[in-house]
Amino acid sequence: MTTATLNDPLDGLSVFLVGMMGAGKTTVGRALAALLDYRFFDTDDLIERVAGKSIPEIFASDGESVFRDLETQVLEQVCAYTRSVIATGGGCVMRTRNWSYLQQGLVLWLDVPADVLRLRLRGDRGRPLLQTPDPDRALGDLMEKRRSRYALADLHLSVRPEDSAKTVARRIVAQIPSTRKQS
Ligand SMILES: Nc1ncnc2c1ncn2[C@@H]1O[C@H](COP(=O)(O)OP(=O)(O)OP(=O)(O)O)[C@@H](O)[C@H]1O
Ligand SMILES: O=C(O)C1=C[C@@H](O)[C@@H](O)[C@H](O)C1
Ligand SMILES: [Mg+2]
Repeated sequence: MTTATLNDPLDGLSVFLVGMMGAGKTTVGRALAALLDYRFFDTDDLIERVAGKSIPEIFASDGESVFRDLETQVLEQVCAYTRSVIATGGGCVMRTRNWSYLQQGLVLWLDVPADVLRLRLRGDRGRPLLQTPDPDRALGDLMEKRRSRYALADLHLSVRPEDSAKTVARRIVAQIPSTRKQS
């Protein structure tokens, strides 16, 4: 048995967190990376660095399709890394090509009840798809369209409203042995 096998339940396999806006991919992802002693990447941050502007600015000046192309480009690059936790953007699951990159690692769906998401995102200005007269409805519509894609993940974690980000990260580590995906 190698040292990696002893210390790392994933034996180097990276983890991609998918799920709705506000599900905690960024927040839980950081906590999970710390627990696993993995690198942490956030595709939204990488997109902002590549573009040299914020996500709301990309949507406003270039449009969503340019944002989605950047997202695919960043996923293609980041999937080459092992021993990494990667927080993705909420919409990346909708492009079939992105799955060839996500499947380089363990894909984990953070499933958070809609009412919890709504509370977390109330008044948020950083998510362009929610800047509508009825953001709660926009969130519900997106969830409905995306649920079947999130369900393609290797691991489905139903997050309880009372779970802190650290608790969610610990629950993920506890569930890793139940997945048969190998590096
Ligand atoms: N388990 C949790 N308990 C309480 N608050 C949380 C939890 N996870 C995340 N949050 C809070 O919810 C908000 C959204 O979380 P976060 O930005 O991590 O979501 P995300 O899934 O990365 O969203 P996006 O797809 O838009 O990037 C933040 O204010 C964060 O602090
Ligand atoms: O759910 C989505 O489509 C998005 C989620 C965010 O992470 C960002 O990727 C962007 O705001 C789009
Ligand atoms: Mg995020």
